[in-house]
Amino acid sequence: MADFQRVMDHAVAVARKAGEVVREALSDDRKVMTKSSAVDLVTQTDQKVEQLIIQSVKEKFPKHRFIGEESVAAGEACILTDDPTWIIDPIDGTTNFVHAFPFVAISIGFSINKQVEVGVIYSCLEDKMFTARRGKGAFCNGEPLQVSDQTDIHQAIICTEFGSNRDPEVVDKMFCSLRNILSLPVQGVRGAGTAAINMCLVASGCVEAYYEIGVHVWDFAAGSLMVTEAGGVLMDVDGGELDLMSRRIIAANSRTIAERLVKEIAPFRLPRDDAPPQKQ
Ligand SMILES: O=P(O)(O)O[C@H]1[C@H](O)[C@@H](O)[C@H](O)[C@@H](O)[C@@H]1O
Ligand SMILES: [Mg+2]
Ligand SMILES: [Mg+2]
Repeated sequence: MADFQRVMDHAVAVARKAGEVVREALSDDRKVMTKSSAVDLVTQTDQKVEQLIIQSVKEKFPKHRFIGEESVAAGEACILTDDPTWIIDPIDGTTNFVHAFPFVAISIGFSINKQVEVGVIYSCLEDKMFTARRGKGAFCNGEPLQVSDQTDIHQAIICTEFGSNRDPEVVDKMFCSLRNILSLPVQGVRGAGTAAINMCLVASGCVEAYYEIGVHVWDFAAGSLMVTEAGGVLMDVDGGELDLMSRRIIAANSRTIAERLVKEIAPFRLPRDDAPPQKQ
């Protein structure tokens, strides 16, 4: 049985160290590369930070497994087992990082038996350390977090992101959902440019919900626990149970708001995170 406090303490320490690397890299020129599309960006800092985190964890927890965004991009399988697993997004908000747009996070989730037990998200340009352990609450810089108590969708702010998929039919579906939700009306639609920070905004009570189709398990593993430990709920965009590998999520302050969004979101499916690699 892993010592979850020891895991949390290490995740906080390495996230803070990674945040220093990210802040320093902001003053250098950032060599930008692309992955699944011309707007799916990655930098050497993403790769350097992921290796820093993984190497540090291997020294302390040699038997643990990893799902890292950039390791998967380099060809490693994205398979979640019952084993103790660190689910790492070294820079969530890479496009923001490239543009020095001030919302950039290191997101570290830890799961056992396919259940997230520890979540750490360091918003490193705001110097906000978000932490959660299952059953023990969610915190920002040590202060407890609580979701909003607003259940009227017409008085809500909703967060979403448009991802990096620019296929016309996907863009049409995303805009259909956005139009439906905006026209309810809701008081606002926002996007920090990072799933992890959007979920911290839900946990902090600043917005009522975040939804996205196209997001990956490393984007939201830590944030999923932040939201539930702050009193929120998680759901698939079709109202079913959240599936960590499905690339679809609603994270909301309440079932009322979540279920209202289900009625407005035009659902579609993308290849799962654990789908076998597509033959080139
Ligand atoms: O910045 P990364 O880690 O790539 O994650 C973001 C992803 O690139 C975007 O496509 C999503 O819309 C965001 O929610 C992710 O945070
Ligand atoms: Mg990400
Ligand atoms: Mg990333």
